[in-house]
Amino acid sequence: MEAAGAKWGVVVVAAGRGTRMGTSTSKQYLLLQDKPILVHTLERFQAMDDITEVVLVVGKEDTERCEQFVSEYGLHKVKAVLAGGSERQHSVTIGIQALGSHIEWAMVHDGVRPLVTAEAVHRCMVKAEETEAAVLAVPVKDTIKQVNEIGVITATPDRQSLWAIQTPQAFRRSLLQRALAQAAHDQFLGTDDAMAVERLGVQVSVAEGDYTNIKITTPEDLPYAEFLLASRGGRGDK
Ligand SMILES: Nc1ccn([C@@H]2O[C@H](COP(=O)(O)OP(=O)(O)OP(=O)(O)O)[C@@H](O)[C@H]2O)c(=O)n1
Ligand SMILES: C[C@](O)(CO)[C@H](O)COP(=O)(O)O
Repeated sequence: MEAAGAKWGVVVVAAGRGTRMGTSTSKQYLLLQDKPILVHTLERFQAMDDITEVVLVVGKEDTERCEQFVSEYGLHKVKAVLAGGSERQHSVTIGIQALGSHIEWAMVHDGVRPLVTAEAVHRCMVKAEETEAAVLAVPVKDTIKQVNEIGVITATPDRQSLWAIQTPQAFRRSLLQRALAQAAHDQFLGTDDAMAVERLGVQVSVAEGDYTNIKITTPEDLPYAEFLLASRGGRGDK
């Protein structure tokens, strides 16, 4: 499957602190099979022919080491390594603005989702080119409850309509930039990129994700990611 030959740029956001991981080293720099998690992620996009350029957004104290990764691992699609903001949405905004002016379509991807496959990325790109805005997602497997502050269940949403949202999230670049500008103006902070677009009243579609496209968030995610990588013969893209 191929996206229609449009010019795609990717913003990889990796400026978070990884507080839920609880390690002294920020989780994006922890090693998976002897390589930083963030490098695995960047290699996924480096290998994809229809990705024109990548902007990498990292902590301001990490720009130098990431520039070194770019040259050490031959990540020549990375056009800029920039310091991010205090919230994910701020980091995304900084990254989107730095994509080349010829880039019409933009994806945002978490630096800590190293196991995304090229097939899934393509599904997201194709869906976005059809609909203007698309995100990868998988149906939730558990029953999800709403629980109040004293630990009592208040609602059980119908599982049929619940999806766990992943990245990449893909958009016509001008739409995402408009959405982020409006969100900033309204002091709205979302936990993903689609939220900024949804609040403009624009429909965001879902493209089929993979359960293995995990976001490395807490310590038990690390051995699982190692296992998944090993089961792909050390390559993240299969
Ligand atoms: N100010 C921020 C916050 C997050 N991120 C990035 O957004 C992605 C998803 O965020 P998450 O997993 O929540 O990462 P952290 O914010 O680092 O984790 P935590 O919430 O546990 O501190 C990560 O790649 C993270 O580096 C970012 O670029 N800028
Ligand atoms: C964008 C995201 O990865 C979609 O699942 C997620 O919302 C990031 O949220 P976090 O709170 O920054 O982990």
